[in-house]
Amino acid sequence: MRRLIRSFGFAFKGLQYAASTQPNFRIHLGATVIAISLGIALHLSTAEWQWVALSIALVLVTELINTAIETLTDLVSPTYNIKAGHVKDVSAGAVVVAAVFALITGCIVFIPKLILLV
Ligand SMILES: Nc1ncnc2c1ncn2[C@@H]1O[C@H](COP(=O)(O)OP(=O)(O)OP(=O)(O)O)[C@@H](O)[C@H]1O
Repeated sequence: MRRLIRSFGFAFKGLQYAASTQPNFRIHLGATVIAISLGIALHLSTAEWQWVALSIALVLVTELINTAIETLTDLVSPTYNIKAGHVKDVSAGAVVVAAVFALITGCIVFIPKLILLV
């Protein structure tokens, strides 16, 4: 049990590191708060919440993995190396794919409900 709590502590340190060093991660956290608030206000169904939750998790997870990959790349290749550049670019590409998925999901779930309001 103590080991489990210690592991959660390390994971929380990782989240804190990402939040304090990565402006993009903070933007995604802000978007998460907005999406959840909007979801509550618009009374999303269970299925709609599942899509929104999946989108949020996908974006935050890819952003965290991207941060880890960037940090590791800087560690193993502090000087210019074309492959280090590719590693960072591909990793950033994963975040873009997740963000586009989240944007499309957000449009599908929220726009019809917002239109009904006006
Ligand atoms: N060591 C390196 N060798 C070659 N190209 C690099 C290297 N480090 C960075 N690059 C190139 O510069 C780009 C930006 O790198 P950087 O480390 O600033 O990442 P970033 O996406 O700006 O990170 P952050 O999300 O922290 O702002 C990379 O995507 C890559 O194309």
